Amino acid sequence: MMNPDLDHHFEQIITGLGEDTRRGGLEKTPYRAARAMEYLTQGYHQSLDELVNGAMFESDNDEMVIVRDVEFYSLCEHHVLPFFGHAQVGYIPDGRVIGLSKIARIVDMYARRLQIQENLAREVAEAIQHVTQARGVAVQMDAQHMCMMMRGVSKQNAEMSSSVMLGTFRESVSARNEFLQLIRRRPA
Ligand SMILES: Nc1nc2c(ncn2[C@@H]2O[C@H](COP(=O)(O)OP(=O)(O)OP(=O)(O)O)[C@@H](O)[C@H]2O)c(=O)[nH]1
Ligand SMILES: [Zn+2]
Repeated sequence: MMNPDLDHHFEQIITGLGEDTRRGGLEKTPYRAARAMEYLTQGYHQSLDELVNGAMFESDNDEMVIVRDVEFYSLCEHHVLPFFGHAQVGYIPDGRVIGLSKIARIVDMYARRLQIQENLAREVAEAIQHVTQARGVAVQMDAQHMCMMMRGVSKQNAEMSSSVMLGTFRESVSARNEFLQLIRRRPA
């Protein structure tokens, strides 16, 4: 996964910004920055099958399962600046359930790419739908966008909310409301 070409590109970016990559503190920076960006975009090299690793379990439970407050860090595809926040994920199983940690891994896999929040939420929802064949999947994400905070309009407290409802959550108002109510309940 390590691409040494990236080091050279970062050297050019840093030089282009007016810095000197030969000075002490910056000597290893192109290398470090390249590895950091590779880490933050590792989702491009992951696959759903490998990640789920067969962790699907048969279950008669057809009640809503909710995983709350899965934190994520992503990069906006417009500015390559971070946006980060929390995902709330719910699904209604249909004969099988997915290993709990796999939901968080799926969130990470799509977050660690260049994204916009709406597409991130949709890709996570569709991936969970695909692997679980659930009756419905709901994903709600709240995030702060550095490109709005550190630059541009410079709004520090504007948080973006986006949600995607599939299957039962789309069709049934009561399922959707139950989800929205459950994700609002925060631990004391
Ligand atoms: N819908 C959506 N917009 C995003 C997301 N991340 C960044 N943006 C927005 O993408 C837009 C890009 O707008 P442009 O006008 O092309 O770029 P810009 O001149 O840098 O825009 P400003 O941020 O307004 O300075 C901005 O409004 C960003 O706030 C995201 O996840 N979802
Ligand atoms: Zn942006």
